[in-house]
Parts: sequence; structure tokens; C-alpha cells
Amino acid sequence: MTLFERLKADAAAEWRSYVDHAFVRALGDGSLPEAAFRSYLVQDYLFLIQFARAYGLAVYKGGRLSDMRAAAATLHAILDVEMDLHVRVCARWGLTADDLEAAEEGGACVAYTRFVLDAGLQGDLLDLLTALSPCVVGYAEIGAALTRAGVADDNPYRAWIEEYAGPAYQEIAESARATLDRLGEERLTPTRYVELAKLFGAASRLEAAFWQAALNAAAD
Ligand SMILES: Cc1ncc(CO)c(N)n1
Repeated sequence: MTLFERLKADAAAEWRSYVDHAFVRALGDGSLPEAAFRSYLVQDYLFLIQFARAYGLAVYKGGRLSDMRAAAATLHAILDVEMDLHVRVCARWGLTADDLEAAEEGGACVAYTRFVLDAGLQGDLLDLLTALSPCVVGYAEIGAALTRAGVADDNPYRAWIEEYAGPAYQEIAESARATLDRLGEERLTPTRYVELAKLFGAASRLEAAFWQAALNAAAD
């Protein structure tokens, strides 16, 4: 088993609470309240800013050029591809650049992103990439699973789902997985694994809480 497969298997309940969250199911069948999606989009803009910082930290924590280049490529992809895409999706949902700029981070966004940054600051590149892996790999899994289950033509969230199910994002996730697995092969020890499993489980729970916060905001 690769490191990622092992982490996911050992955090099966947390992983399911994230990738099979009520928010995700409602995206898939189109029943998600629009207010929940808008709240999610605003928080995800703020999330992506912190996510970029985390990959900046991964460049710093990378000991070798190959690790630094892999982290720098992801940093570039977030800043110059995913962010533009996100702002365009927001515009289609009536959220302007000013709305996004003015928004304040909710507790779930702060908790998740600062948890990841702290894991990276305290630990090494393997800790940081482990804490980051549920983000990228999880969204790729969600996009692929929803597409496999079938998304109706008139599902308002179809474009979002297709973005994460599409080959560009699937490739980013595959390469994040491969980098983590390679680093795991080099550095993993039994004691290390226990720490990594804790980080992975916590990050998966914090992803589920991120979905839940958007549902809660819409229910207020
Ligand atoms: C909260 C969250 N997790 C993961 C991703 C994937 O990039 C995202 N955009 N937002």
C-alpha cells in the first residue's frame, strides 16, 4: 500500500465524513441551497489564499530542488490558474471581486488553514504534504465520484463538479499523491506514521467542518 492509501484506509470514517458530506451529496443532485454555495465560494476564496501560503511554505521546507519545484508548481497553479477560475465562478454566482475582498474568514476556514500551516511550521515537508493531501486528492475524488454517479444537465453546480472531475485537476491531484508517496518511501518510520495519521485524520475532519460551515451559514 502506498502512504496515501494507508492514511486514507486508517482514517476511513473521517475521510467518508468529508468526501460524502451532505453538502457534497447536495451538489451532486443539485439540491444544495444557493446561499450555501455562495457562502462556500466566498470562504473558499479565502481558503485558497491560505492554501497558496502553505505551498509557499512547502517550497521553503523542501530540502531538494525537485521537492521545491513540485511545491512551486502547485503554488503557481493555485495563484495563476485555480484562483482566476474561482473568481470567474464567483462572478457567475453574482459575487464581485469587491465582495470577495471584503469578506471575513469564518471559523472553519481559519481552523483548517492555520492547522495545516502550523503542521508545516512545526514539522517537515512530509508533515506538511500529509496535512495538505486531503484537500487536493479529496476534491479530485469528489469530482470523479459525482461525475460517475451522473450529473443532470440542469444541475446548477455542474460546472463546478466538471472542473474538479476534469483532467487538469485530476492530474494535479495525481501528482500531489505521487509526491507524498515518494517522500513517504524515503522517510517513513513506524513512529512517524502515527504522527502523520493524526494529521491526516484531523485535516479530513476539518474539510468536513468546512462543508458543514457553509450549510450552517445558509440555515441562519
Ligand atoms: C476547502 C477546500 N479544500 C480543497 C480544495 C481543493 O483545491 C478547495 N478548493 N477548498
